[in-house]
Amino acid sequence: MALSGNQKDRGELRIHESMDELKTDLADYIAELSDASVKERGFFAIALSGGSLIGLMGKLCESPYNKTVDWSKWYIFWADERVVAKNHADSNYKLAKDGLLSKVPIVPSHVHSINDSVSAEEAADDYEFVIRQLVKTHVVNVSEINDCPKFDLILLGLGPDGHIASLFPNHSALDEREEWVTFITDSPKPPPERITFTLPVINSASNVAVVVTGEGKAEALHSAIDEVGPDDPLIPARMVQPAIGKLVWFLDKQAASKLENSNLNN
Ligand SMILES: O=C(O)[C@H](O)[C@@H](O)[C@H](O)[C@H](O)COP(=O)(O)O
Repeated sequence: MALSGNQKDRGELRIHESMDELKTDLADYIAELSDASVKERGFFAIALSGGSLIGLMGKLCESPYNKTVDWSKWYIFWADERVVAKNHADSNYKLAKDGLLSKVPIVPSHVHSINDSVSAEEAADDYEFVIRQLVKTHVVNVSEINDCPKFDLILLGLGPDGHIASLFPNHSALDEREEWVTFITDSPKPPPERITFTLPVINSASNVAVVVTGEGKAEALHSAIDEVGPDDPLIPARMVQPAIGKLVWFLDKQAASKLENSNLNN
């Protein structure tokens, strides 16, 4: 059984005993949100990230989810993407295609990957334009409190430096308030050129889930969740604060090992 609880203002923490338990809980969570969105709006607009996340979503390709999820209503986006060709080993699109999208009956025209034949700046502009069209046609919902898209679910990983999507510590992209999608050309994690959702978009989603495993993330997770002092660095993951939506952290025991409140009794 996973330990589950709420950490003041930092959302729901789900700490899992094993990787298998985490994967099942994550698949159940995504399948339930998909059902609820399809029932309510007729669409499920989900944004993926790169890294270990896709592997951890693997159970969705298996029974019962592969048969019970209404894949025809899924619209796929990326919270961040590396600006490389779609068939490049570094591409987040390729990672998701190989590990998930090719194994379930997603409608190809519902998969919104970036334009990989232009510069990072143009790719970010193009991607925002595509999302704007889909907001107009209600495939992507719109926030009640600003003009941002309101994705049904944004899935994020966490870097050991505290980055989420391609929003890295102390980077000016963290200050972007106007654009929905921005670009960077100096990512500290290779490859250097990336596009990324901005914080206003991430924080306008109906649901944000951050999936974090392994001891190497324990310190960053502590800074993202526990009370920090005024002199402690404000890492990007701590800026994930959905205005109205729900925030859930899917953790294993190793990632959660430095949390102050690992018994989750508050
Ligand atoms: O394109 C990327 O680099 C990813 O989107 C990135 O933000 C990732 O999610 C984190 O670095 C966590 O990656 P791991 O889960 O593999 O550690």
